[in-house]
Amino acid sequence: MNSAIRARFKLDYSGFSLDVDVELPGRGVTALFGPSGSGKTTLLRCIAGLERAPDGFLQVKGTVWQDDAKRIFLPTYQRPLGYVFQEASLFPHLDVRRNLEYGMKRVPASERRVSLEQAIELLGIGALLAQKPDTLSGGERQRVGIARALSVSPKILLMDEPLAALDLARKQEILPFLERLHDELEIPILYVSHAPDEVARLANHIVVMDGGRALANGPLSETLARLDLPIRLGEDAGVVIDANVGARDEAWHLLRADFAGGSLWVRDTGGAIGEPVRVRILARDVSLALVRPDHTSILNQLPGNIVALADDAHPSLALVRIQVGDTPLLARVTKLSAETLGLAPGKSVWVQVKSVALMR
Ligand SMILES: Nc1ncnc2c1ncn2[C@@H]1O[C@H](COP(=O)(O)OP(=O)(O)OP(=O)(O)O)[C@@H](O)[C@H]1O
Repeated sequence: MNSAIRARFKLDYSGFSLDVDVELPGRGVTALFGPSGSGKTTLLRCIAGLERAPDGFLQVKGTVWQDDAKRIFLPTYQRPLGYVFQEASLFPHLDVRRNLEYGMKRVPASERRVSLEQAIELLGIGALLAQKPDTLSGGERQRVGIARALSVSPKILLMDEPLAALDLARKQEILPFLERLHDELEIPILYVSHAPDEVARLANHIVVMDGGRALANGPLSETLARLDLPIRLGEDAGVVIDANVGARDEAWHLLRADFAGGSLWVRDTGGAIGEPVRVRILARDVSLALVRPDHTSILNQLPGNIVALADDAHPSLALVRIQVGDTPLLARVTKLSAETLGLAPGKSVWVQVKSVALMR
């Protein structure tokens, strides 16, 4: 796949080794997700050429950036990439516009694919151009940092926990800009995050890292629904479903989100009919019944089939994977209930969804 990213790195530090061989999509947001010390930043640094893995191989959208077998290793400054860290490192003596122009000037005019105006507009920083970095809020500074990373017209954008240093309000302020980035630019983003809610909101693809290895590498919805991964998300276990607005119930302020195999009613936050929406359903908000529940306040009830059961983090609990049409869901139930109801692969159940979060 010429448009994709292929990364193969082995690196040994005392007490830690990175050993990955992954093919990643050449568009959209790929989350690098995993516990602290699992090697997410090291992988990103290898891709940036900041760390040199011997015998490494890296191809980004048809161009080889590293192939040690052929003695190819582009130094970082020759790699068309943008790197966004937890805290934006802007030049303190330059105003916002000059900070952006600095990046822009590194790229010959013929290779510019992101204009200054486009970066400014995408990150909503038009009003900040004359300000110096120390007069910006944390969220504003990070938006400028992202715009600067874009100003080099990167072929790939590497983001290492770009929101981790921000409080919830500032995170909420930046997330819509990040969504626009991947909706409007053809630049693949590798996004390191610890935060399942960020991953659920932004990613299309996920690499689950543990102990320097990529345990899983696949489309987000499919991978989140896997029961065989040793990394469990605990309270955050659940699925993400990409749906479309199918109908609106104005009287009750509800939207119907239609997905492959079913539909869910969610709060109406204003999407137009046909527009894509993403919903997240946590396993703890899903319960199962053998017959269609009656006299219940739960609006969303879907018929499905059990695919598999697995132990959950606590010995009293099980995670159940249910197929609803073409879409997998996860439910967390007690093992006692699973036993009492005779839950087993192949069994038909009614899935009750107590709460659906509209991610975008
Ligand atoms: N230059 C280095 N020399 C020796 N060990 C290193 C070096 N860089 C990273 N490590 C080790 O490699 C391991 C992986 O670190 P890395 O920063 O990639 O993890 P991470 O998944 O990004 O973690 P976090 O989420 O905490 O940022 C850690 O145990 C770290 O101590």
